[in-house]
Amino acid sequence: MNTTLPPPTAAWRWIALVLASLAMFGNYYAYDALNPVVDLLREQQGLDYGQIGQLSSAYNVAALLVLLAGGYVIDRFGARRAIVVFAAVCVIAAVVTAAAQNYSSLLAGRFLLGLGAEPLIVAVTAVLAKWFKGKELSFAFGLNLSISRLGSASTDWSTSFASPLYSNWHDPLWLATGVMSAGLGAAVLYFLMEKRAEGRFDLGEAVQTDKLELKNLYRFSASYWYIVALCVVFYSTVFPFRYFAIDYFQQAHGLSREGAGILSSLLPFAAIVATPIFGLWVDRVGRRSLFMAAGSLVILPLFLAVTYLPPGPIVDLVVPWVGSGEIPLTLLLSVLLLGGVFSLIPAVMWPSVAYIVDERRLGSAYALMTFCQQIGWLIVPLVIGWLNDRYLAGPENTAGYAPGMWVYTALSSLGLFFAWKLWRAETGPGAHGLESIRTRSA
Ligand SMILES: NCCCC[C@H](N)C(=O)NCC(=O)O
Repeated sequence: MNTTLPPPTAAWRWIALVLASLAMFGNYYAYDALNPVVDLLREQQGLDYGQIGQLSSAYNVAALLVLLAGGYVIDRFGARRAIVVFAAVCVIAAVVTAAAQNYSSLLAGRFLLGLGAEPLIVAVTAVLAKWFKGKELSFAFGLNLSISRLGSASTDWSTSFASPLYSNWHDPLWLATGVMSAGLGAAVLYFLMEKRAEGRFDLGEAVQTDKLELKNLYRFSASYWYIVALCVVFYSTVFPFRYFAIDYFQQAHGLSREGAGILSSLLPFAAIVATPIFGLWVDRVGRRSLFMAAGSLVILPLFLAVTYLPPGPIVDLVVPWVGSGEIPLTLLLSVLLLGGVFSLIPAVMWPSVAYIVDERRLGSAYALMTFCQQIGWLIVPLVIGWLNDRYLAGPENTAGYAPGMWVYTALSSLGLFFAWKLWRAETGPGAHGLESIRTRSA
């Protein structure tokens, strides 16, 4: 560390945040780009739901492999090089997916994306920690996640603003390649700006990235494992639901692609708005495990509501500068509530780990949590795809989608169970303060 240099100015810190977040925007856009073309992959490429599920899981298989080594690679070569390398892998993955002529190439593209996208998230986290440690770190993380989720929402909105591309499944994926290439451009700009900053500012010691250390796992407390279990079931419900959602809204509820895209976008969009608000609220009042239990309770009936409740009146939902879609009120309310939970649980769950785990082991605690998350998120799309095929789900047999919805409901019940166990642990002897610690005055 060169102590004769001044710390970076706010302008440099925010430019670093914007560039790193643009790389994440591309990352999330490219990941979600498959969601609006599920129906086209089935019709034009002849894939069944089982194969669609496997395309999702290929990403997680790669992520599991690379998460074991990613942290070490980033520490060895530095986060600024890692951002460029992993963003470049994402661009290659996007090209392979968009150009694919058969199922194996699609699988290869999604596998490659897992190799690039998940360690890119780890590298961006390390970059933010480097620039914002001791400053507005939580706010910077929150803003970064919001810009990433805007990438997810933009993919859904592309069904409206880029509707002519959806005559075939390749063109929307080429658009995703373009967006990810812009993300790579932002990563390169970040690399150059950090190089320039090096001689002018004291950027501190290199920050150690989150690494999976398999030794001493037994030393984590029961509360930590309840949070990990909740994380696994929560993300293995929400991410696979999102993956199949646009096709599901089209086939089971007769929505147009544009309407289905706008409806699906409400999930990440609600999270952009509400996640920071929930974060601030919980900092004021504590009660973290109660909030997680409340979120798990709210999510529980939603999948059955969209399956069995009558559609209700049709609402014409307009998203300025994007487009509009006609959406049944029951679906709209259910997805908005799901969006609320998608904001609440991540806003409370990830920071809660820091109260439970010793600071020196926080990196491995997060790495282990992400690793377990990938396992659940790998399995569920395979199950949903298999069930949709097994029960011949389609517009002529909308009841065929119901078994998948019961799987999401069963997972949500498990989530409620783990959140309740956590709440019990945190309101008894040996609690870690999840219920009581307030970091802002009420
Ligand atoms: N394209 C979304 C993948 C995000 C995976 C990442 N490991 C994660 O869980 N991020 C937290 C989140 O809530 O998005």
